[in-house]
Amino acid sequence: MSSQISSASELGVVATVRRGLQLSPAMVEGIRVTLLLAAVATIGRVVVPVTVQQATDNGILAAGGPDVAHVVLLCLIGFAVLLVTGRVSALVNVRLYRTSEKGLAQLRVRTFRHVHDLSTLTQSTEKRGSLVSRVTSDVDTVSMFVQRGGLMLVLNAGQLMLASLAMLVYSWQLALLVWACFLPMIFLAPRAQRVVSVAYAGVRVRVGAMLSAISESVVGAETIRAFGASERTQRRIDTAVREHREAAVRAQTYVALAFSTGVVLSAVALAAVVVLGTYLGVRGDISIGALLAFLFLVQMFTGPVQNATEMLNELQNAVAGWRRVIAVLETPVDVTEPDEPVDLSRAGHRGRGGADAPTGATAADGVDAGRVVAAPSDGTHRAARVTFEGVRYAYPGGPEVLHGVDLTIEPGTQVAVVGETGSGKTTLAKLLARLMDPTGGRVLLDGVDLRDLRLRELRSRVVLVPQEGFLFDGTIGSNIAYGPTARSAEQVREAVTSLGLDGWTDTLPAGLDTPVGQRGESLSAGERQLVALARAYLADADLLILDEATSAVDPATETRINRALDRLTHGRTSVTIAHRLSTAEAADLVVVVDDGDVVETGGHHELVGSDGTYAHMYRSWVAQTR
Ligand SMILES: Nc1ncnc2c1ncn2[C@@H]1O[C@H](COP(=O)(O)OP(=O)(O)OP(=O)(O)O)[C@@H](O)[C@H]1O
Repeated sequence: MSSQISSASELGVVATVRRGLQLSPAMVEGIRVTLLLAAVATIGRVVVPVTVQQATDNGILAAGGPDVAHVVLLCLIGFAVLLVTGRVSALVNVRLYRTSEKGLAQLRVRTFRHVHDLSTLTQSTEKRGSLVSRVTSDVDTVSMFVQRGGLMLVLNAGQLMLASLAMLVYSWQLALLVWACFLPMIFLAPRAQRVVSVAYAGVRVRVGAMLSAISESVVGAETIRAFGASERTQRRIDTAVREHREAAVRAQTYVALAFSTGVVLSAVALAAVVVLGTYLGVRGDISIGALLAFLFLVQMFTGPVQNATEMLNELQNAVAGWRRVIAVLETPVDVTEPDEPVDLSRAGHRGRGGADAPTGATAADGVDAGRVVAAPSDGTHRAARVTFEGVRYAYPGGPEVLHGVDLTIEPGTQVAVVGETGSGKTTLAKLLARLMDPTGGRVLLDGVDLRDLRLRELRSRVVLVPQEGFLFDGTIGSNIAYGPTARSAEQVREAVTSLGLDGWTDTLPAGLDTPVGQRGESLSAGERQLVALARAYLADADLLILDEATSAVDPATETRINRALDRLTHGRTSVTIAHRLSTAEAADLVVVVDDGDVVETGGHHELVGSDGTYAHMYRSWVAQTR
């Protein structure tokens, strides 16, 4: 099972670009036409040297004296060609921008979706800011290259070839001279490319680390202030910013060195052409017009070579970004859809009124039979049966934390899971909600392995209410309504009333329209729990997994929470990770977890009487609280 997103894929430059383009095919849509237009634009540029040569040799220096009309005609033709070239270049630009934006949007959406598909386990091991940077700034580096570097690459490659060809036509000796000047580049370029590549990979990692440090300090601002850790946090951010700056400066320095090498070689080539060209001219091997044209062609040739360093810069940055994005996309989703899903709904289990629910069927009935399973019918229609069969679990790279849990929970049972901190209660709950899969054994819902259920169906049947449910910036009503489908104001009000929360919402200034603030900060911890419970009520699950909140709330809110919980769990199976033994006291079944094993199960009174782990826990709790 995969767990961690590697920092970057190991692909080479060409393979990275190829894979990157495969992942966002819109980026190369219509590329043939764009390349054709780019070729036209490049050919148009040769018109300047050719016009200069023609105007000089056959106009100004014409055998019979200067031919002004010929010069004017050539200028007009040249002007017209340049106009067309300009228009075509603009068109190439527009096309590249359009396709690259489309392709990048595709890449962003794809990466974002994949991040969401990765299990919470994977997400928690990856620093959030770093993940955000992969979807945003890493994709942006790709964008800069595709829009600017990519355009330059296309145009410059064409220009380089054309200039080389034209130089050969005018003077093969001078053409050889120019190429000889740039020979060292051919040997130096791959080495420079490697050095710059490593430097830019470092920059991308630093960007992720910097965003991670900043986002963590923004999210955890309250804790930082409460513990007086502002200075320490600031130092951490300062370090991240400094390391990013140093990495960026290092990478840019390499690029600047490469760029200045290109400039020096261009100057040397131009000077060499002037000297050898004059010598050839004096010998009559080249006309003045051709020499002038050649000097223009040298500029046309050296321009792309110099630009190559800039392209190298952007290409490396983009490849580093692409690699990090690809690494996200190549991280396998560990909680996957089943190949052959078992269809519980076809057996009529979702008929909540009970009319279409099968009667007399048991969970075991349907495990085979054409992968259609009949749900248990015990008269409640809402409750699910849960079975843990030899469930083992080890977090990636860590020791086993559940060592073969066997447990059956009958439909409609209110279960309290108790145990010391770190004993494995939350792990058990996460496996039951299929936020991750067991490393051994299986978890069954109405006799069906959770891995055989469609995720959509599983999520609609099993709902986990975490200790601190996330509230979105909006109103109480909109947060209650949060779910896979749109819920009407009527449904929200019905949920509130059914859970007996209307007494609370009616006292609020704007009722259900009261804003909750960022992450629900305008509400008290207890009120946030009430919203979470109403949300869970609308989710209408068959199995509720509740991670009991540990935060203390005022007695009135506690009464409301308990009443809402009673109503919410009524007629359903519920599994509560109980932090208060009063919850266990009220449960039908108490499950005691100790160091990854279920050591006791039974009713509260039964377990208290048996003098085991639970009895000890209970006695020490009573001594402390009563
Ligand atoms: N994401 C994780 N990666 C690695 N180990 C983990 C992870 N989450 C929990 N563990 C380890 O698994 C063991 C069981 O943890 P778990 O959270 O299930 O215990 P718990 O009984 O719910 O504790 P608590 O009452 O404190 O919430 C612990 O040793 C814990 O350190």
